[in-house]
Amino acid sequence: MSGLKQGELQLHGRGLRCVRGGREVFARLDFAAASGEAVAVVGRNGSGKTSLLRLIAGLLVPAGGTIALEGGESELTLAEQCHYLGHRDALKPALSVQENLAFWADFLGGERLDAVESLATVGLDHAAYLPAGFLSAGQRRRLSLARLLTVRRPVWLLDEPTNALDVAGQEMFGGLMREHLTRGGLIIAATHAPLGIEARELRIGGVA
Ligand SMILES: Nc1ncnc2c1ncn2[C@@H]1O[C@H](COP(=O)(O)OP(=O)(O)OP(=O)(O)O)[C@@H](O)[C@H]1O
Repeated sequence: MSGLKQGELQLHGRGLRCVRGGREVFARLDFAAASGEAVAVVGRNGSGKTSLLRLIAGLLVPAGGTIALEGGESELTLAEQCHYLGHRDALKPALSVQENLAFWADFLGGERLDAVESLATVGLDHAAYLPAGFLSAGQRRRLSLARLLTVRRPVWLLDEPTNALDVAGQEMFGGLMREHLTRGGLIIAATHAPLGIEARELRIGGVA
């Protein structure tokens, strides 16, 4: 018995060990996050923040330990319930803003929300037909954030999500994160900057 309420999620990692290029990055790492919670993963450069997000997203295999999501959709894997937003925006420069979003919606599958509405929310509705290659760094980040809205997934794994966002963009993103948490989602974000919402700190590798 997990003791979770209906619709409640609990993500946890226990005794995680990460090895990259034959070198141990971290070991004996524990973490937990439940519905409505945000965790800010902090630590010096190279301490393994991105690696931890990639382990949770199923993009890397742990050298030890376990990661599990309790209370999610039983027929879906953890990876299928995660959005992983890397620090480099994964966009196709020759496709328009709207086509990039449609590509991601097709690729990720599941219930799809209105792309026009998602673009308006992140302030990119005026650029829907512009090739993504023409976007500024902050606009590229905003387009990546629109992906979080177009396909709903409960676990957001965000790598330096506020990079390149202006003050208004950071406020908009703070609102999106708060709404996601209110809906019962959870967030794990690797960050060197304040996340802009209340978050529990998970420090990797000692003081930066
Ligand atoms: N593909 C790879 N092959 C080998 N080693 C790697 C690879 N990717 C990352 N590493 C190493 O793993 C370690 C952790 O990297 P990671 O990107 O997870 O750190 P980080 O805490 O996110 O760093 P930063 O704050 O600089 O973004 C670093 O020493 C890095 O060089």
